[in-house]
Amino acid sequence: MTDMISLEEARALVLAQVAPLDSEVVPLLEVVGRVAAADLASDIDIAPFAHSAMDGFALRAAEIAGATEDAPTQLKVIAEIGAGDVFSGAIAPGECVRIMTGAPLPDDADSVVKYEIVAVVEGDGKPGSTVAFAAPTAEGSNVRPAGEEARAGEVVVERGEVIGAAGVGFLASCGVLEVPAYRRPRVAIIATGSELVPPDQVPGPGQIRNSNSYAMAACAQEAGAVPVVLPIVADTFEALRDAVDAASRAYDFVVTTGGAANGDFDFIKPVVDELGDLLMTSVNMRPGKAQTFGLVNGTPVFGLPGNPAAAYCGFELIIRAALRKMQGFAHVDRPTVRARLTAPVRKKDVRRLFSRSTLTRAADGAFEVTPAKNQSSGLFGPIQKSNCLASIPEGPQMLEPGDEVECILLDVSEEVPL
Ligand SMILES: Nc1nc2c(c(=O)[nH]1)N[C@H]1C(S)=C(S)[C@@H](COP(=O)(O)OP(=O)(O)OC[C@H]3O[C@@H](n4cnc5c(N)ncnc54)[C@H](O)[C@@H]3O)O[C@H]1N2
Ligand code: MOO
Repeated sequence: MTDMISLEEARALVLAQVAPLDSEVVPLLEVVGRVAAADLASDIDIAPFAHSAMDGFALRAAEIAGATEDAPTQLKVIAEIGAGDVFSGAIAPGECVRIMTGAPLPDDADSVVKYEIVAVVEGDGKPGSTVAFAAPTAEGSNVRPAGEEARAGEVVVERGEVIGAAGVGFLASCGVLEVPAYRRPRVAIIATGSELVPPDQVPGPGQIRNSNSYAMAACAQEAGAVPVVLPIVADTFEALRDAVDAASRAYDFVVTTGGAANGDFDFIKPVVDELGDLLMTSVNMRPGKAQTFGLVNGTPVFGLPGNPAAAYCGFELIIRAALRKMQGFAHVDRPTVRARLTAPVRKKDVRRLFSRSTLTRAADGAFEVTPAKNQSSGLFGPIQKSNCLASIPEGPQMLEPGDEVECILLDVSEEVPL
């Protein structure tokens, strides 16, 4: 396939060539944000024992079933237990146990009444005191039962679940300290261009700093992948061929920038074609028409355009989805919202425009979207100031303020359905 295809076709084509990677065992403290590659079970009941949810008095609810404000029921406090203590004695009729939050419920108690509604009749409320209850309580009140969250052996996190911070805590309580998670793809980033110098150099005549490799590495990182920035490659077929061939053997995914169009020094298409299978050469979008994709040595190779905004949009709209799929994420579509334009958009180009834009809330609560003034394909700055890509449909468009467009949210996870 070497014709211009739609973004949807391009995404489908690339996604069809990638699958979740193998899994690796990740220490619990490093697993947040990763996808579980196996069902994970608890080794104990969670909670391990029935315990008090309040500081108060543990008793049998039946003891105070007849309590009223006018005729409170008095009980003797026979012991005090805090979290970590275990009371293994008996509670006789007319008795209760002073209990702290988290302490195991005594075998003879079935409920807990919190301090605030218990009157101390004699003593200080500690063992030896007498306390009075002015109302009944339900059996099980203020008790967190054993196994409330999970039973020993029960699956607590399923394969495919994204492990969040709470999940890390849950797994800690379940004794799961090493978590099988889908591996993060190692992504080789190769900038091509004889004009490029590393950013720590001041460019000479005709030269520019290689900013794409840095942005693409950051995009890969944001997608959960592990970027490796390889040396800049000069604009020759042989240099790019050798670099892509080597990278495709050593990494899970190869991203190049530049040399993706039809200029005299644009070599990614012939390189992929010679080394492997060339599957895509251009996408009906702006910025980012010149996008090459294929397989080399079985590894996905994606040739992004050199123009910084074009490279960014290609990564965000296509590569990111592939890298997430490789990590086992089930959702690969960024959330979108419809928003009213605050300014006119005039477009002659037939390609779908992804306008670097800022989404805000209007006074009436509706979303509004303001396109960045400079939509040049050559600039990162307007994207840095934006938070969405407003999708302006294919074909010439004369959109007015108030017209609604679809906006792809850049800072919101694919896991959030909007
Ligand atoms: N005759 C035509 N010329 C161009 C077309 C076209 O349809 N017909 N399309 C234009 C569009 S749109 C784009 S996008 C670019 C894509 O071309 P390349 O992928 O071959 O990009 P380069 O020519 O290598 O570079 C374009 C531009 O970006 C700068 N660049 C490249 N690499 C980096 C980097 N690592 N960091 C920062 N900037 C980079 C480069 O210096 C150029 O200014 O083609 C248009 N031409
Ligand atoms: O790919 Mo170019 O705009 O489409 O920058």
